[in-house]
Amino acid sequence: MMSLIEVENLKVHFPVRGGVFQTVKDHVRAVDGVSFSIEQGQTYGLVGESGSGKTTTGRAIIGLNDITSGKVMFEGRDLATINKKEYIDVRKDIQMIFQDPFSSLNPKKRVVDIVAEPLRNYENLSAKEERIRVQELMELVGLSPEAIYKYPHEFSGGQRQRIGIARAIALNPKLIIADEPVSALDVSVQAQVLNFMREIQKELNLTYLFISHDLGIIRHMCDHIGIMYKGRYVEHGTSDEIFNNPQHIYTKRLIAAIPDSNPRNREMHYENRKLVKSEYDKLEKDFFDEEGLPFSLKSISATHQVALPERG
Ligand SMILES: Nc1ncnc2c1ncn2[C@@H]1O[C@H](COP(=O)(O)OP(=O)(O)OP(=O)(O)O)[C@@H](O)[C@H]1O
Repeated sequence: MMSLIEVENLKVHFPVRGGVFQTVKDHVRAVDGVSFSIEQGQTYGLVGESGSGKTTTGRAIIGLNDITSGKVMFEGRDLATINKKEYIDVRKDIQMIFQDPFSSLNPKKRVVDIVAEPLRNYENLSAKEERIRVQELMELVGLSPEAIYKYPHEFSGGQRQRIGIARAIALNPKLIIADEPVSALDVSVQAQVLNFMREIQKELNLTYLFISHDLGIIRHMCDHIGIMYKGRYVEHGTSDEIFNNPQHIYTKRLIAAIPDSNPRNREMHYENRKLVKSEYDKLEKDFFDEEGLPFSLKSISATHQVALPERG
């Protein structure tokens, strides 16, 4: 089966300028050789700590960051070589959900104008057709169709993220890049929004690129996972492979940091976390060998099984 999207050896380097003439002194290798593909209807997770290059990867795919080298293929078409019209069509199929529903929705606009924005860019609807479509979208995301004339501040955080989702799905996209979509929300609301995202994924056959620093959330959402560190992968695989048989100490450390919902496991989990941390600290974060390939824990020291926290 052809992948919906294929990312090949993607690099995004930002110039660092300095001196009186603001000449380029160096580069930040925000993304430094990342490859993955996602099949339609699947969710691919990018996980890593702050600054590992997850957001830059998502932004490069959608054209918000320039690509230094590498390829992004969408439905078999190279996004760098297609013509302008094709690119406009592709952009309709790729939408983004942002981290912060408080700042990503314009506070001065009513919901109807926020959700209708992509429709106005791409479709020539009459005012009535537009209102009906926005009302349908509101219903689809579980909000009252009557609320379309309200402003963002009249909604809770979870509701605002649903408005962001309504805007993202307005044009029936194929791929949604969700960049930390729940990290600004209360923990109690996070699960609701995540479950809702899974529901609409099935309903609309959406494909997700899901970005998060939280491996617990990634586990809940993703079929495949890439673990990023300093712009590169230390490990990637299916969700089962990553969680049941993690190879890299960095992955093990992220897994050990997931809170265990079962109080009976607390002590074991704590011991495990200590063990993984001491192993990790020994490495001084030198994760890559001379060829830039990640070390696996096996090659460094004795393996120990990471106890998997129970799902919350
Ligand atoms: N426009 C830019 N100019 C220069 N450096 C940048 C730019 N955008 C990102 N960076 C740098 O690139 C690196 C990767 O950042 P990125 O935001 O992609 O990481 P991240 O994993 O998404 O982290 P976070 O979760 O904090 O957003 C960081 O060192 C960041 O400072």
